[in-house]
Amino acid sequence: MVQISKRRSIAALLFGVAIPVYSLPSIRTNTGIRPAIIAREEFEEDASTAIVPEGNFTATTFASSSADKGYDYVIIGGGAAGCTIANRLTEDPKISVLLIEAGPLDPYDPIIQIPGLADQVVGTQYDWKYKTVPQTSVNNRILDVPMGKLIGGGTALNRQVWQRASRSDYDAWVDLGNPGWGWDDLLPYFKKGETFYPPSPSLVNDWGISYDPAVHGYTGPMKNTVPDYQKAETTPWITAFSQLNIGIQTDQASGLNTNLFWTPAAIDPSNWTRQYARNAYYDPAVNRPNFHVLLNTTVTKLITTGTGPGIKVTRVEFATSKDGKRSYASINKEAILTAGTIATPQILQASGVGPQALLNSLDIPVVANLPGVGQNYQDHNNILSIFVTPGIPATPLDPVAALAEYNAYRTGPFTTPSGNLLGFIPLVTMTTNTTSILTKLGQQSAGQYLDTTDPTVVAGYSAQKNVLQTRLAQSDIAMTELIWAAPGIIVEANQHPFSRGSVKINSKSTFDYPNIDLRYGSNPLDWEVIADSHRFVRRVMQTPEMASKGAFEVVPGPDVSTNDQLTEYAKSGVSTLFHSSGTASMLPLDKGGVVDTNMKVYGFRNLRVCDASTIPLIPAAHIQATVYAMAEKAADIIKAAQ
Ligand SMILES: Cc1cc2nc3c(=O)[nH]c(=O)nc-3n(C[C@H](O)[C@H](O)[C@H](O)COP(=O)(O)OP(=O)(O)OC[C@H]3O[C@@H](n4cnc5c(N)ncnc54)[C@H](O)[C@@H]3O)c2cc1C
Repeated sequence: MVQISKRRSIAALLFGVAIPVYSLPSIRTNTGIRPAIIAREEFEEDASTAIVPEGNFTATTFASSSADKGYDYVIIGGGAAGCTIANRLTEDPKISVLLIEAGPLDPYDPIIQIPGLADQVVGTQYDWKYKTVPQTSVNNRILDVPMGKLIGGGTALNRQVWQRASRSDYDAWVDLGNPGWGWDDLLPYFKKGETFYPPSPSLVNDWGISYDPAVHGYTGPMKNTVPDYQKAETTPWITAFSQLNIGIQTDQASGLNTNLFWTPAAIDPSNWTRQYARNAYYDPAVNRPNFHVLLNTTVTKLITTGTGPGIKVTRVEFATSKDGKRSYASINKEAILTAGTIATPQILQASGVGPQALLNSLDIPVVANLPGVGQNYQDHNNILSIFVTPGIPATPLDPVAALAEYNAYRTGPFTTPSGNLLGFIPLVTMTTNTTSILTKLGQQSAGQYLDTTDPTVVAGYSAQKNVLQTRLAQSDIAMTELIWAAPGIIVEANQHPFSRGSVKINSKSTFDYPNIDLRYGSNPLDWEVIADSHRFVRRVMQTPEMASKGAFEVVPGPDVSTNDQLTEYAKSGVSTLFHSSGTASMLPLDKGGVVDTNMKVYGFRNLRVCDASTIPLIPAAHIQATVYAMAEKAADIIKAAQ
């Protein structure tokens, strides 16, 4: 079924120039040994011969054929979680699965495959291109919220950072009433989902990169490693931190995701291409006869019968256009919603599952009054600061030459999506104001800044505040992420925001975008944290190392110094770091939860949600590895429940 056509070279596609394809000079195995040269395949594939399963239907052929004999599981959304669960369930040939994905299957598009082009995918046809409603808390700005719309979802758009949060981040989920979802419970699934390739000898020699072999997996679908290509300009940043007595962790995957550390990228080191849910989980499963897929097909509604606590989803409704014919897939066992942090609450609400008042306002019959659907929206947001650093020359990048080198040898700057050295700084390291900030958090009434007055959601937020008050006072959990994006250009990202946003439908149609309200800084304490985070950056940039490089601040500039001034600066530029979470949280029902610890939606017999929307409290990490691990665990739960 798989047919690869040699259509165009990458360079021809991108720059209209032909660059010959040679062979890989080397690949790395997970033992770190570099074996013999192997030929490489072109990864381009003609869209007309793309990998599709035997049972791949268009919505039209599906509706007009006898295809719908009913599926054991209908999975809605083919992103990180959806592809993972589809793969694991169809391992059992007796289980039939239909996956419905609103977007296409990409034809191994080079902008997705080549790590060095990772930032090019946002804004293309693979992006939903969501926008927020005007954000009152940030000067009425309308913010972009990119999300993947293709098989692979956000994992096809992302910057490939492959990272776990700290033990404390996941143990906080247990504190909130989710036994079975702490660090020790998730670690086997982090391992199950990955094949980790240790750093090459040159990385060990040149950069001293270390790792803990015991915390990694070596046989799972998602390949990851630290790319060989690293830039000299990273060194002063490391030295500056060492002058503040902040060192480099042995391995960020060990449950201590703080200070500086080297983080792998989701990348296949045999050919230095992106690893995403499509090639890691979807492709290996795609030819199983028990796996059917609908592409370019939008789920519009869950058709249900009965009342709580025994509500049953009988069919899933879908269409290819807003006014197009509706078609249906019947469910023998369960519907599994994996449409991501925006579309999951949207589909639930459009199906009558959500806050009663919202559903009433749109004349949607209430199937289940679940006030938490669409609430508890959390995201890492970031600001940028710029320092001039005359003594740290930026490594020049010639994109045409870099692409040619990549295409010919799979070496050079395009083998890596971004830098791999990250700073995750605990609150207690970042500021002397920890006690003041956490005391103020404790003094706030829980409902004060929320987008709802529902007592269960308020109670859930109150519980989160309590957990954060305790855990953020420790040094084993991060508060701010600092990325040295280029010499002197620093991304500063709040990892534990106190603000909570929402997703609310404004029409009955899932083809219309919902109201997305990130509400960054709606809890003003977040601005204090951001201000102190920037003050910490100033400390780094004032170390003897940075002074010796002539570093001085230009944006926002040294005159921007009070909390009010720094807040105004942050409001003018804050944007997403792409980690939307929490809108269908795994929490107890009386804490505004939407799913229980088996990922079952409250009130339903056969509806589960598992994706970033079920994250109850956003962890301090880029979240894809967490979503994959949650989906691996959910798949086991679903299989065991059969
Ligand atoms: C630009 C960007 C950069 C990022 N960078 C990183 C990074 O470097 N490292 C990291 O760890 N994380 C990163 N992330 C986050 C990570 O990719 C996401 O958290 C992850 O993909 C979420 O997985 P998910 O399964 O919840 O949803 P998704 O992966 O978003 O999948 C949801 C799927 O559901 C489909 N869908 C939606 N609505 C419907 C519908 N009505 N019918 C049918 N299908 C539907 C969507 O098209 C999509 O394919 C980034 C994300 C983005 C967008």
